Amino acid sequence: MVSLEEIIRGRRSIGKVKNEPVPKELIEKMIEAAVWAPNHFATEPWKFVVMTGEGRRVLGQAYADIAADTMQELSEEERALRLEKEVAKAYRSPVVIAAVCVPSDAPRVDAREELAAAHAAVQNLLLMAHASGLGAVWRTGDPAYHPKMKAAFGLAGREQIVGLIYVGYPDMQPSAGKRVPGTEKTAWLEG
Ligand SMILES: Cc1cc2nc3c(=O)[nH]c(=O)nc-3n(C[C@H](O)[C@H](O)[C@H](O)COP(=O)(O)O)c2cc1C
Repeated sequence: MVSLEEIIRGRRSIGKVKNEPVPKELIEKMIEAAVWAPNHFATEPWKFVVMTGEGRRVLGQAYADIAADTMQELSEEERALRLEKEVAKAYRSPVVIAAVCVPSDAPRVDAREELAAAHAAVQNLLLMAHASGLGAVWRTGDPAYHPKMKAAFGLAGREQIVGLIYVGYPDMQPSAGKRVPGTEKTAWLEG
């Protein structure tokens, strides 16, 4: 049995995965882990959009639509090539999960904490992916926060994407993880 510590320390961002389908049960297990993240006032401020196959076109088209706004100087040919590359980004893994923060409007709820909870949910998702033998990477970048991306997923109001999680069976050997030890990041205030 792999320990929790090994799972946490062994998880790496896996940007290159095989073009092999991932069983639905494993994706559901990841999302089930995600929804057990801590959240203040029990708002459960998240939802997930799982894209596979041609379902990924929604994301690819959004990448292309966003990039199209910056292509005024390109020739028709260059433009077509670039747009194709943008669409292809969504196809880098067999499964892409858009993790969305759905902040509660309830009184006393702090929007910062809603985001914090959604981010914690993504970490759970990543850890369960790793524990299930899958590789995953949490991607964002400007397009993830673009109004056109929100529109592509039909997000309303203060809903926002907090991560595009690319998932599949690993097709790379990640380099060893490296972190400054926790002891060097800690101040103890003791009596
Ligand atoms: C909020 C957030 C956004 C991220 N966005 C990207 C991204 O757009 N592209 C990418 O390759 N990695 C992205 N990452 C992954 C980090 O680059 C990665 O976690 C970091 O390099 C540490 O490597 P590790 O995950 O293997 O420990 C993101 C991570 C977080 C927490």
